[in-house]
Amino acid sequence: MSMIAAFYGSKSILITGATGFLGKVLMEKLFRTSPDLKVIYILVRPKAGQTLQQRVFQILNSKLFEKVKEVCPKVHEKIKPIYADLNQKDLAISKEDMQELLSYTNIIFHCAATVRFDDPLRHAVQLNVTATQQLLFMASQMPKLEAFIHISTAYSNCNLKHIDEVVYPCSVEPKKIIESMEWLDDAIIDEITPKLIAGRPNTYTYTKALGEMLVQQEGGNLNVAIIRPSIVGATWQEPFPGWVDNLNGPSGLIVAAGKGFLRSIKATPMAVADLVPVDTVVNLTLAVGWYTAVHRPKPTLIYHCTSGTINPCNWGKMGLQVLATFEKVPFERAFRRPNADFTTNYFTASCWNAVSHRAPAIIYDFYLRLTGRKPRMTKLMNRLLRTISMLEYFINQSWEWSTYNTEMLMSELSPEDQRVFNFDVSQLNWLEYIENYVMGVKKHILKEDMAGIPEARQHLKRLRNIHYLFNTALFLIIWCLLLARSQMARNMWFFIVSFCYKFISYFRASRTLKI
Ligand SMILES: CCCCCCCCCCCCCCCCCCCCCC(=O)SCCNC(=O)CCNC(=O)[C@H](O)C(C)(C)COP(=O)(O)OP(=O)(O)OC[C@H]1O[C@@H](n2cnc3c(N)ncnc32)[C@H](O)[C@@H]1OP(=O)(O)O
Ligand SMILES: NC(=O)C1=CN([C@@H]2O[C@H](COP(=O)(O)OP(=O)(O)OC[C@H]3O[C@@H](n4cnc5c(N)ncnc54)[C@H](OP(=O)(O)O)[C@@H]3O)[C@@H](O)[C@H]2O)C=CC1
Repeated sequence: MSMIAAFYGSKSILITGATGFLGKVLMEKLFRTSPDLKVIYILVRPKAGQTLQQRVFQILNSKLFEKVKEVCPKVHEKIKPIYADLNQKDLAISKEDMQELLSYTNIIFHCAATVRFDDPLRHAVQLNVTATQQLLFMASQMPKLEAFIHISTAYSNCNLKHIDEVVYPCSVEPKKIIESMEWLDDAIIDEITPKLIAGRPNTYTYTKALGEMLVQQEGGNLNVAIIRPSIVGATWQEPFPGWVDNLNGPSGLIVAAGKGFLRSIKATPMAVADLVPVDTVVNLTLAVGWYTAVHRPKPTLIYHCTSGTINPCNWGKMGLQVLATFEKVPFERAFRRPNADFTTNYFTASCWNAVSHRAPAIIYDFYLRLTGRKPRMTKLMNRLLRTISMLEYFINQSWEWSTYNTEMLMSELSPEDQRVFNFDVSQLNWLEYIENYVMGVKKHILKEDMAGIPEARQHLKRLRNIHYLFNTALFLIIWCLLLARSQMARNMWFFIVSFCYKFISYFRASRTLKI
């Protein structure tokens, strides 16, 4: 029997961000390995017109939870959605709900955050710093709390090349940043943001670093741990390979490349693609929750959940495997045949963006207007290029994260726990993982059935023929324009024609003689 699974049995657990990518997989694993846990409280907000119950219902009825329903038929009774909004003071949790959380919670997994790279600093601070402070304040009033696990990111200190499992202090105290957001107006905040985040690419990585510092400062007597995952990708093994449900990180670019929108991206092929499967992150998170509660390590331990130093993959290898998988498992209704490449300098990237991204979008919108339809490709392409410009920072350089604490934790696990809560990425086969990832994007994000692959192949064949036709027509137009304007082109044309004529005559003559 797994000690970690037994530990979570009969526990009351609070998960923030449970409706997110990581949170869903965390919840699924808990219910599947510790079906006799007492309750999982999840902080949920209404979204896209759905009530809390509807959101929970949708999650429990998703493919991700299919196995859970077998081992924990009463899962819907063990999950308790609690209305909360991290944008609000006191998280907008009602008095009754707050009373229940304070009285019964044994473990907190704080996953909720804004992961957008372009959030204004005020919004990112509210979600990634102030909300964390409020959660820590709640935790300090929980008599039964055994561990508080904070999910940060391996990129919180991406301004450094080598990152240890320690909290690096930010130039301004988190509390001062929180206070200043209350009285500074947006214009001033926009003005000082570049200076505050100095060295970091966006408000996301900066506010995650602030959040870590706050947890360390205000964790008080709590049993706290911090986990820093790198780029979280689709599931590796459980509950099944290739599950993913959002367009963050690689997933969005895989969609864009598979649909033929993305043809080139500025990246350093040899730079480390530090991906880590979401189920690996979850297994480490649950092991950390158990270890923190049972061994109560002081001071707060930080755990890196990365792959680059243990089992490195690079963007070139990943890109080639993604393209190879498109051959086997093409996406449906592609705009163009998937055929992307990495460029390594800005000038080439800008040329490719103009020729391969912006121009085709303008031509296609022109065709849509001609056929009486609303143009949309230019807008979509601009959004994609904006997304890529924000991701480029992460795919043109490598970082090195120490993994001492994570390796120490693995050595503390029994063989059964190492099997059930496996976070040993050295066992990961990247080619197989990336192939499953792309198939998962097709099945779970694009909702495309594998039975549609023959039709998708036919569509790509038609696109190839159109591509050849277009190139031939373009060549002939350019050649005719050249012939009309250039004596040299005419001379060359006549030379080619006469050479062909002589070759054919000679060929005919030699055939006649042979007979
Ligand atoms: C050989 C070549 C092979 C080629 C093959 C290529 C594959 C191999 C190469 C792979 C290299 C991977 C590099 C990963 C590096 C990740 C590093 C992360 C490091 C930190 C990780 C973390 O610690 S934290 C998680 C990361 N955090 C994000 O990763 C959020 C980013 N993102 C945003 O910060 C917002 O996305 C941003 C951008 C502001 C736009 O913001 P925006 O407002 O313009 O756009 P929105 O996000 O609102 O999305 C508007 C509509 O575009 C849809 N969409 C959203 N994203 C999309 C997307 N990527 N591609 C397409 N479509 C997308 C969406 O579904 C919406 O559709 P709709 O409007 O219908 O809802
Ligand atoms: N994905 C990745 O590559 C990485 C993620 N991480 C960290 O992992 C954690 C989870 O990330 P991930 O699952 O990918 O992110 P998601 O965007 O998928 O999930 C974010 C979660 O936070 C919740 N949330 C956001 N804003 C609010 C709000 N105002 N009120 C209540 N809840 C809110 C979301 O709720 P709702 O569904 O209602 O929007 C959602 O449940 C984050 O802390 C992130 O920094 C770290 C490294 C890499």
